Amino acid sequence: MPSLSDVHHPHHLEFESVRELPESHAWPTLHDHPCVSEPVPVIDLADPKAAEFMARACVSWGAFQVTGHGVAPRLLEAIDSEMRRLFALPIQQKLKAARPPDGISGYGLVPISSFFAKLMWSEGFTIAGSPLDHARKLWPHDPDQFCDVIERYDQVMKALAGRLISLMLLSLGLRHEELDWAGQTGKPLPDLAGVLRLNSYPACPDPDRAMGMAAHADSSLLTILYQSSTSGLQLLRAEDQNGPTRWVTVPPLPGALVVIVGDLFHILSNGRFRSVVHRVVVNRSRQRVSVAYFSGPPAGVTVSPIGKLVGPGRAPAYRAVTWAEYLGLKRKLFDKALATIEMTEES
Ligand SMILES: C=C1C[C@]23C[C@@]1(O)CC[C@H]2[C@@]12CCC[C@@](C)(C(=O)O1)[C@H]2[C@@H]3C(=O)O
Ligand SMILES: O=C(O)CCC(=O)C(=O)O
Ligand SMILES: [Fe+2]
Repeated sequence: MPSLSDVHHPHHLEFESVRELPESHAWPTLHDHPCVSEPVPVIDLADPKAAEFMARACVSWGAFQVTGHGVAPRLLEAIDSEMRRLFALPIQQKLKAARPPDGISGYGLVPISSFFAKLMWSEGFTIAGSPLDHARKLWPHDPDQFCDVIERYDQVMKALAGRLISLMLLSLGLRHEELDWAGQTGKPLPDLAGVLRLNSYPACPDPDRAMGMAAHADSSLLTILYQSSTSGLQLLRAEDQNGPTRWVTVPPLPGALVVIVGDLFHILSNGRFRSVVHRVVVNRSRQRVSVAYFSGPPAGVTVSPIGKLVGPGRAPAYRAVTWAEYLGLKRKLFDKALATIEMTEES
C-alpha cells in the first residue's frame, strides 16, 4: 500500500512499494486504438541504400530502428546501469535534484504531465548542459562516475545525430549546406543542440490501466532513443489516410537505436517527414529504462521549411521557429503547438 506521504504527494511515488494502482495513476484512455505488431523499418547505416530507406521510413512511419551506428555496446551498457543506479536512489535523494517548475534540467515529471488528469507510471531525469551539479546532489561523495558516462553518451549521440540529419537531408535530395543554418559548403553540421532524458518505467501491479508515458510527438529535429531489452514503446500509425489507426510496438532489438522524427524535422521538410505520435505502456514484472537524446538546431537558429521542398509558387506550410520558442509553445499548448505555426496559403 502507498504510505501516507505518498497519498498526500502522489506525484512522487516510491513505485516499488505500491501494491495496488492508485486512482491517481489509473487512465481511462489506454485502449483508444488496437495494439498490433507490424515490422517497424530497421536500417543499417552501413548499407549504401540507407538514405533511400530512411526517406521511405520517415514518410510512412516517422520512425525507424538503426543498426550499424557504431555506438559501442559498452557505452549502452554503462548508461543503462547508471540509470538503474539513479532511479534506485531513495525518493528524498532524487528530489534534491528536482527540476524547478520552469526549468529544463532535473528530476521529475515530464512537462506535458500538467495536461493530464492522471499521473504517468514513470519517473525521469532531464539533463541539458553539464550533469555535474545534479550528480553532486545525487552522489555527493562520488559524482564522477555518473558524469563521465553522461558526458561520453552525450558526445556520441551528438555526432550520431549529425550523421543521421545529414543522411535524412540527403534522402530528401538536399545537402546540408543547402540549409541556411548549416553553414557554408563543405563544413560539417554546426553545433547542434541536445538534451538527454533518462526515463524509468517501474514494474506495475495493474499495467492495463497505467500509462508509462502519454501519447505525444517530440519537439526535436529527431530523437535517438535507447530502449533496454524490455518493450513498451508504441507508435501511432495509420497505413493510409482512410485506414484504421493502431498502436504498433517497437520491439527491442539488441544494439539497435530508435530514431523518431520530431516536429522540427516535420517543419523543415514542409511536412514530408512526419513527426510521429508515440507513447509508452508498462508491464507487470520488469522495470524498463530508456534514454532519449533530443537533437535540435543550434541555439538561436530558426528552422523553417526548406525552399526546395516548398516548390515554386507555393507558400511554406509553417513559419520559422527556434527550438526554444517551439519548446515554449509545446509547454503551453502541447499537441496544438504544431498547428499554431501552420501558415495558410493566404498568410
Ligand atoms: C528538450 C525537451 C524535449 C521535451 C521537453 C524537454 O525539455 C525535455 C523532455 C522532453 C519531453 C519528453 C516527453 C514528451 C515531451 C513533450 C515532454 O513533455 O517532455 C518532451 C518535450 C518535447 O519534445 O517538447
Ligand atoms: O521510453 C521510451 O521508449 C520513449 C520516451 C519518450 O518518448 C520521450 O522521452 O520523449
Ligand atoms: Fe517522445
